[in-house]
Amino acid sequence: MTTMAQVICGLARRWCFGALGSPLQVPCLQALPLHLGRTATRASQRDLENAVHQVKLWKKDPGNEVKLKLYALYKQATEGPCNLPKPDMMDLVNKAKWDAWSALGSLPKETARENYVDLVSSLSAASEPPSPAKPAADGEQAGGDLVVTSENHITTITFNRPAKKNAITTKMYQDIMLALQAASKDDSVLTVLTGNGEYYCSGNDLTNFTDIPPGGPEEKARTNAILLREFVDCFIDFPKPLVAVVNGPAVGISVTLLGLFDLVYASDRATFHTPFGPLGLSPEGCSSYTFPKMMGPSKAAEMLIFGRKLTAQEACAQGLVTEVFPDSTFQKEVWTRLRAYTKLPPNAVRTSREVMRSKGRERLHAVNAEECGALQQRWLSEECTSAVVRFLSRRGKL
Ligand SMILES: CCCCCCCCCC/C=C/CC(=O)SCCNC(=O)CCNC(=O)[C@H](O)C(C)(C)COP(=O)(O)OP(=O)(O)OC[C@H]1O[C@@H](n2cnc3c(N)ncnc32)[C@H](O)[C@@H]1OP(=O)(O)O
Repeated sequence: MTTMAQVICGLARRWCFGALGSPLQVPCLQALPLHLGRTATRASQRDLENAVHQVKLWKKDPGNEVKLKLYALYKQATEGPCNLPKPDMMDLVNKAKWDAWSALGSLPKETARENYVDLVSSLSAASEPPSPAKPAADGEQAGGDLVVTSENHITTITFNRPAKKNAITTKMYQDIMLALQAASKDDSVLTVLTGNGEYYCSGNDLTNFTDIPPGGPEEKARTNAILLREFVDCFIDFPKPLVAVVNGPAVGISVTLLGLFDLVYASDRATFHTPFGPLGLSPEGCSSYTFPKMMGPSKAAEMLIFGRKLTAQEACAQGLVTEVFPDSTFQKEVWTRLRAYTKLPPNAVRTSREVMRSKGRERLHAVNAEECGALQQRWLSEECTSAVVRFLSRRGKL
């Protein structure tokens, strides 16, 4: 039987090899290490050794948080659950290692091995971006589908694809990660996401599903799950207040991520729509946890399972939006407010933000991992591939 996944794979191959006569490049996939091509769903001992070797070749220090994650997963994968006595409180390094390992609880060795290999893969892929976005220097603008500016202690990341309602391409995901990385280190107090034109963002660009690598849809789904997890992790771990300036309708992942923002200011033209049901998808961006927490389980179910679209006022009543402004004065009022916030003592702002986020961080990472695992399966389902084919064929893209 031919599945829709095979149909879409076939179509994608036609496009890829079509007009140009050679395969179009998918840089983030090409940067992936060889072991991603393994066919087994479980990582083998050999995969683990390869991953360990790969870590040794990294030129850039991945930072303490990642190193702790890797340490913990490696210990769990090779020795099982931590049964060492807890180090002294003042023995900071060993205590941090012990904490990280113990936090894995009774995670099976095989899962830890798999997670280790996946983490190394995703970090290796991200460390070799095809064309790095320009970090935002003061007042500088990087053109293209994503514009990053930094002014008056506010770094602003703007979706800039108005003709496509600001749908997010694979490159935009990567550039957003780079922009967040840069913003976490620059002198800004606030980081803002907003959209150019009529829409805030129409979510994932549905053509992202069509450039199938040689390993087929399974490899694509697996790679996307790793990259999506890493993308959402960047929002979970971002150290400064994140503000969404929602200038118009928001769809899909641009809505779900809002649960990880500190402030969401919306124009009264904005709407909030997560059409996962019709698309054969399941929630991402930690919304399966943040939405029920903020609006209660049944309102969250209406949005995330049944795809009910909320107006800005409704979203505000549910706690997803902080405040709604008339569209005519939206930009002026919001930016005046944000500029006033940047005058607050930056270290206090950062500390308050950290103590608010730290309590839920581990939980958010676990939710993110679970959501990406579920989506990996969904992307391969006939329900999802049919929905994508429907969208693309209605717009004459097939
Ligand atoms: C680090 C790398 C990570 C990689 C990870 C990849 C995988 C991540 C997946 C994350 C999961 C996310 C879930 C979602 O976001 S689900 C939501 C997906 N979005 C949608 O379903 C919206 C689809 N679009 C629409 O329904 C409509 O276009 C609209 C937004 C309601 C607007 O309708 P309207 O009639 O006003 O306008 P048009 O339809 O004519 O649109 C104008 C042009 O824009 C194109 N368009 C719009 N949205 C998208 C989209 N999401 N993807 C691709 N293209 C889009 C549309 O085709 C028109 O183009 P055209 O002019 O060339 O025809």
